[in-house]
Amino acid sequence: MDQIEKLRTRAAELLASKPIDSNPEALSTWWADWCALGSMIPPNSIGERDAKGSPAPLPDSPAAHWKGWWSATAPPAPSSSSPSNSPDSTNKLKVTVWGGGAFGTAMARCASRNGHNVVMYVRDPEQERSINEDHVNNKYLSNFTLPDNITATIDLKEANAGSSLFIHALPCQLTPKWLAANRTLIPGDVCICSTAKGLYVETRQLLGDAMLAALERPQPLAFLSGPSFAAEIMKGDPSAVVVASLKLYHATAVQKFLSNNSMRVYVSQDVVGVQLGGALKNPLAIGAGMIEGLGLGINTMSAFVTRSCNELRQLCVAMGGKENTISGLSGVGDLMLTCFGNLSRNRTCGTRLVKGEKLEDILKTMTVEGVPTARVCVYYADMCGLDLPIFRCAAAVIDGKMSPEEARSALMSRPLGMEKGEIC
Ligand SMILES: NC(=O)c1ccc[n+]([C@@H]2O[C@H](COP(=O)([O-])OP(=O)(O)OC[C@H]3O[C@@H](n4cnc5c(N)ncnc54)[C@H](O)[C@@H]3O)[C@@H](O)[C@H]2O)c1
Ligand SMILES: O=P(O)(O)OC[C@H](O)CO
Repeated sequence: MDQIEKLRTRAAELLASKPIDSNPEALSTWWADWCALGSMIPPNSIGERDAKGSPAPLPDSPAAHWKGWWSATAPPAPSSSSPSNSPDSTNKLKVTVWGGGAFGTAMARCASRNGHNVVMYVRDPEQERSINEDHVNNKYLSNFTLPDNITATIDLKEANAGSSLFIHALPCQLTPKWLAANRTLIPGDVCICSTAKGLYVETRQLLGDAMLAALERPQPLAFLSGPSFAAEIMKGDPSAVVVASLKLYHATAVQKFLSNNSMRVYVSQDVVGVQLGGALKNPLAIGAGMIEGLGLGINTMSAFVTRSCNELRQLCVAMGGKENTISGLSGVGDLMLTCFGNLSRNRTCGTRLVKGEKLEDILKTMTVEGVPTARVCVYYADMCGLDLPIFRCAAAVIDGKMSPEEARSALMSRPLGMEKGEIC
């Protein structure tokens, strides 16, 4: 066993033996061991990458890729008070949100409810002024007043200075280039919690892999996903999401930043499954919108959603995610929200396509992550040797290679079989 392998084994043993939060003394000893282990990791052992530091465009197994990823950062220091599962209302920190769109605003509101000092990085000076002076985001969700502890800046350096958490709320496809252009303004030891739900079409990577390649260094990453319409978060309607990080303490930190009486954040270590659940539901929601646009009933929609879950599960497992994740919030939960909820832009896109609008015109009006993601889904299905007829039909209609009626007919005339789809 080489040195790195020994360190990984020791890390796994330590993670398995982490004491419960209510035992601060044992926890303190555990943190000391963990930090000592971190200092033994040689700097050149971070990640399994090529000479340029980039991961392969499509890792054979994303889970294996992620398991090989080590962040150089030490775990967060234990709190001096006894740690607890409830949000720590006495510990007010700076949280930076990248993106002044609907979800950036909702995430800012969420963190602000816990009293944190939230700074939104936005592009537009008028939007910056509006948030700082009128306490309203003039471009998105402008019917909601923002509290005083949310401010905005167009200066990314200022936005990031002294921040304890970066919440990334920019559309998926622009993210890697944006990160590459701004990497010197982003401290490498602060966790980036990505809320984007898409697969990166240019390299056909999971967004997390594309983010690390763009940053050209290790960086703690977490992924937030689940059924969460921005407008309902703004209202304070009870919602629940899941945050995944390879090292659980990053997800747990995000959980404490964002959880409150109107938001329950669950944690997970399935970074592949949580990313895939959030991304893959989007092309399926476009399909659900087509069903709505065709005027079909609830029988059709329920059958579609159920069979879509089956495909979601197959693709997630084939790509290295966990089956259980797809039964959860970033899977069935988000699929139900976006297939049945008319606030979904992906669903709306499907309905508008059926009504005869051009895709390029629809994309000028709103962010629809499912469009580029559909192409990557089909690529993954091909690479994994999976049939996945719903994903393929959705992608074909989105790309104008099939009409919605043809998709309906193709799906209904397939060979009959057993209900449970086989995994590989
Ligand atoms: N809206 C929701 O309910 C929701 C919920 C969960 C997750 N998400 C995910 O969050 C991500 C963002 O979605 P959204 O709803 O906020 O989209 P949006 O279209 O409302 O906002 C996108 C924002 O990104 C900004 N932007 C674009 N290019 C930029 C650049 N180069 N530099 C700086 N800012 C730039 C835009 O100005 C805009 O403010 C998506 O991946 C989406 O799937 C959205
Ligand atoms: O509006 P959509 O279709 O991008 O969906 C928003 C979120 O992903 C819902 O969880």
